[in-house]
Amino acid sequence: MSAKKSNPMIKDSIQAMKPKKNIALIAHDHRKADLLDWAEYNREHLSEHNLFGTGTTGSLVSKKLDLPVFAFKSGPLGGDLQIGTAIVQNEIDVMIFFWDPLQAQPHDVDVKALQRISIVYNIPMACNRSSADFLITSPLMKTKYDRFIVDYSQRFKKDFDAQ
Ligand SMILES: O=C(CO)COP(=O)(O)O
Repeated sequence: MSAKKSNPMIKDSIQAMKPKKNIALIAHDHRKADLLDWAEYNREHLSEHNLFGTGTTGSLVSKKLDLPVFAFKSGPLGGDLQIGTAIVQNEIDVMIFFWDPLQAQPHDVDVKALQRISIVYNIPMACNRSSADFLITSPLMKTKYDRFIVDYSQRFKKDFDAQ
């Protein structure tokens, strides 16, 4: 299954996502209660996948759901960057990130880097509860899916050639 429109001008690459997904769960402090409540409600769906998280979120979700969650470092200590790296290395398929719309974070640049890299690698991402509900219940969560990644090198080349 894939959502690719064929355009011979674009040389994309494909990342094959397995039926069992690697899901990253992240929440800023004021959004943690919401994420934990959402995770509890969707425990059955989440239990079918491999779970990852930033330090505090990951351990809270693990405790609440009684499921294994691989916890990276805490967000302010580099956890967002570790998850960004995992996305680049094709080790994370899906991201649920309840970020705080009302408060700047000391590590805002890391948060922005993670959000940016998720777009670059075309990761399905939900940042609020209704989007997370739609995402976790999608039939694509249970099937193979070919995720297309735009080949941005063509654009770099054009920018460079124009100089
Ligand atoms: O700050 C975060 C994401 O930017 C979340 O980190 P924690 O899960 O360690 O609180």
